[in-house]
Amino acid sequence: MFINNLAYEASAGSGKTFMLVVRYLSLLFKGAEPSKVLALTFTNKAASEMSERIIETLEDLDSRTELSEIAKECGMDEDDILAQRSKILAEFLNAHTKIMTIDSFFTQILRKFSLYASLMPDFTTANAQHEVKLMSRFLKEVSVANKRSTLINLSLESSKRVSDIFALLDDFYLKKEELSHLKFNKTSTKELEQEAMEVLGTLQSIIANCKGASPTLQKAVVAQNFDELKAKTWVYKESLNYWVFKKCFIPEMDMTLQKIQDAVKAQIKVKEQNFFSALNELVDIYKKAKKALYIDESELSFSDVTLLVYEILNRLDESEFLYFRLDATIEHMLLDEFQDTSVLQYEILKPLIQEITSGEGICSEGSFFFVGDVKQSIYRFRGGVSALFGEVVKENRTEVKKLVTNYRSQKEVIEFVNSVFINKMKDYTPQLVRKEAQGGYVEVIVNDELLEELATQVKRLITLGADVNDIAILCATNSDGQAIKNALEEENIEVVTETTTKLINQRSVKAVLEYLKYLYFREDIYKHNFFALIDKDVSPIRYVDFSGVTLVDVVKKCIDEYKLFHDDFHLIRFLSAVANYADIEALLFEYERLDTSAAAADISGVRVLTVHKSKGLEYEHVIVMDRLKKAPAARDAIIYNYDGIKLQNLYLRTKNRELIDNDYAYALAKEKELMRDDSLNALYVAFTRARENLIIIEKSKDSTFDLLDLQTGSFGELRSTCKAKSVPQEHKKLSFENIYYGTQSDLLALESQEQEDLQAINFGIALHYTLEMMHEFTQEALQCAKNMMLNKYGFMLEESEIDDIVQRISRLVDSEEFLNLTQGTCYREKALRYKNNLRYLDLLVKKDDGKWCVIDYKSSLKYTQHHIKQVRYYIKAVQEITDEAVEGYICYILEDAIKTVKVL
Ligand SMILES: Nc1ncnc2c1ncn2[C@@H]1O[C@H](COP(=O)(O)OP(=O)(O)OP(=O)(O)O)[C@@H](O)[C@H]1O
Repeated sequence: MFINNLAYEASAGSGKTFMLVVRYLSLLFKGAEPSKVLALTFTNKAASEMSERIIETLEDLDSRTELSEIAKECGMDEDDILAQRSKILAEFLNAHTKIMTIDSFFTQILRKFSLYASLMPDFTTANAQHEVKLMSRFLKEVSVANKRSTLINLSLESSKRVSDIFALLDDFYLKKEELSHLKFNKTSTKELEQEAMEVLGTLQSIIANCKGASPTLQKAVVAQNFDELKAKTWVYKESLNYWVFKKCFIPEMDMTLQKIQDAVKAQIKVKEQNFFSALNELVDIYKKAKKALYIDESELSFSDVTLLVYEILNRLDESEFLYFRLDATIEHMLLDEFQDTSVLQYEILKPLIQEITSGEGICSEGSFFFVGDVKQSIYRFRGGVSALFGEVVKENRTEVKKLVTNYRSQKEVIEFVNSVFINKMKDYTPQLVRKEAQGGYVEVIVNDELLEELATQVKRLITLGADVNDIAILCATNSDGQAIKNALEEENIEVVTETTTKLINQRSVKAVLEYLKYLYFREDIYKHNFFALIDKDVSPIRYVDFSGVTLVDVVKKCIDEYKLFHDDFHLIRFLSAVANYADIEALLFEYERLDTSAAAADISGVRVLTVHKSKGLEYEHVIVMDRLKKAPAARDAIIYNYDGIKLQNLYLRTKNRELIDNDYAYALAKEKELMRDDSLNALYVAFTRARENLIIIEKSKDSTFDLLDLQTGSFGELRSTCKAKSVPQEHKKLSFENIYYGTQSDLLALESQEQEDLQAINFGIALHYTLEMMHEFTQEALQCAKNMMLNKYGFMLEESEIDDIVQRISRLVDSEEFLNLTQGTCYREKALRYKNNLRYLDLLVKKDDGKWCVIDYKSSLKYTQHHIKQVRYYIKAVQEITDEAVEGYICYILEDAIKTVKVL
């Protein structure tokens, strides 16, 4: 029976993702339109794997175990399902499906409402904002707002560097909504400090009246000021009836101790409030700096996107929000890895979920489905709160089902995992073993020569016949991964890391990207790169008018025309990835973040990855490595104390405070427990990736595995079930439809296709880059910019060319005419979007008289007519966008002169 509002909370390998695919397909077989089913995953990799799994399942449905599950879900006959298979597959392939990460979904919403956030819809996204730029912007804003002393005091009071304060500000910025119910008061600590010092006076006189007081004791009660008193160990004891105090002890001493403790506790509290209040004041400035930066650069981090979407959705009135929902036409929602969803992400999805589950409005037939495993929640640092799963179940009255059988691993692995975690994790339910999975092997090895042991184990597996591609090494950090890679490569073992497996790093995909860049940016360097990557001589490439064709068609045309597809599956993956980009800009500005992996069959080597990255994956043989270095002590300055999913309060971590402040002690203990849970969960994720063999390599001291109390030894028999080597399949040549490329109407399409030599192109790029890096047109700025240019392009330029660039620009900054033109606010390499084209203006000046001035740099007098056309196009574009007066100039920066030409 189909349950509209359903969740699976189940252990690793029990088939949650399997059920997600079954659910998705069941919806399609029940008549849902693929474009109305929103399936959200945590990573891009998971999203693309899900699409692939749906296609594969539909293709081989008659022999798949999913068939009976789908039939059950839909209440239909298997034959009826199979009869519809081709139709459903065709619909799926042709539909604008919505299988994506939560971040991409929010980015789409923000593009729709970007104007509410003063953003252009073509902003790009990145994992994080540029930290150095942000910091300098923030410091400037702090000065402007006259808050320098607040920042300095904050830094001094907490003995933290400004960069650490910066991290705290970012925390506050991200949790602003969750913190909004808390008030922080600024008060003075003076009275409390005085009070404590007075009580100390009482204690001192008691000691002075005690004949047996030793010199140590007399010294112990001396403090010049409150800070010295606060640093005394005895202040944090339960009673003074100990150590050197013992001899003089009278009950009155404990009364004074209690008073001192109360004052210290209260003083810490006041300081903490002052600290949070200052942080709160600065966070608004931090937010302002962030906003200015992302508006300027048109680049947002995913957390900015999430916050903005949250803010905008809260600001919109009901009708507008309804419009968004109608427009989005989401009737069914499926969520994977729900345990790692952050509270804020859930807050954004909540109205949609509620509409879907209410059975009213536009979604009377809607459904909601999510899967997760609280034991695998490892993203607390990103705002994940494991209690969210239960809360959402309660809030939406979701039916929760369990899956009890492990479909991934062999018996020895399952039983080992059960035995290790049953007494360590709350409510751990042992998993059941399938009848046909009675093998497997687990070994725990202790050896301080971790890398040597690792090489031995990898060789052991390979000798047994294991395919290198089926071996995964899971480690704690990226830098451990790098060390492991180096060590194995020294032993001539092929290694694949996250970087090598990225689709965009495959040669054929790189080639197509260069081709697209050439079509878009019209810089010859990309054409040269393209032909170099496909091993062909450079020849002219016909331009494409992107308004007349789809991006997928352009890529297909490229693959076809240059015969790039031999048996290269990377390109197939790339084609399906391309289909997810709205347009050429979205692809070119976002592709670096595409973390789709390359077609596995075409990449060979032992997989090395961090435990965090291994979530959701499975491998035949898994080796889990201890940390190569000692784990850093996790000491976040702020302790956030949650009750369920609600942030109750927060504490500033202060030494010894737990000894005199019960609330703080409780929060600290809770935090320690959560940190322990994080580590435990990460180990659980690591161990449960193995299908057949699991090897754990542990060090004898300070081991990550200490909290598991593992026993060395082995279980089962180490074998490698030799899989039949896959026979290379015959690939039919793909047939591409002919496509219409439109007319070359754009002025720029007339650009000469004459070939310039590569050196000249590099020279031009380096010259432009130096100019772009000059924050003002002076000789000093030129020296700075020259260094930046050398860092980036120095390796490909001759000495004489470097001198030439410097001389030319030096002459430029001495040119009266040029300096006159640049009086005003200068925008370098300003992006300009006009008639569906994106161009970069070398220099755009908002002159002091209010006029705009477009300046285009050229390093030679070749193609003069064409340059004029180009600048006319820019003038027209700026005029139409601003509705203000615009002038345009070409500035020829020649070897022996500067020539400025006004374009009419
Ligand atoms: N009902 C089933 N019948 C056959 N195979 C199954 C079934 N359920 C899952 N599997 C297989 O078992 C393996 C693990 O399943 P899946 O990846 O869905 O587990 P999961 O619960 O999502 O795991 P994790 O929590 O580790 O991500 C996969 O190879 C999957 O194809």
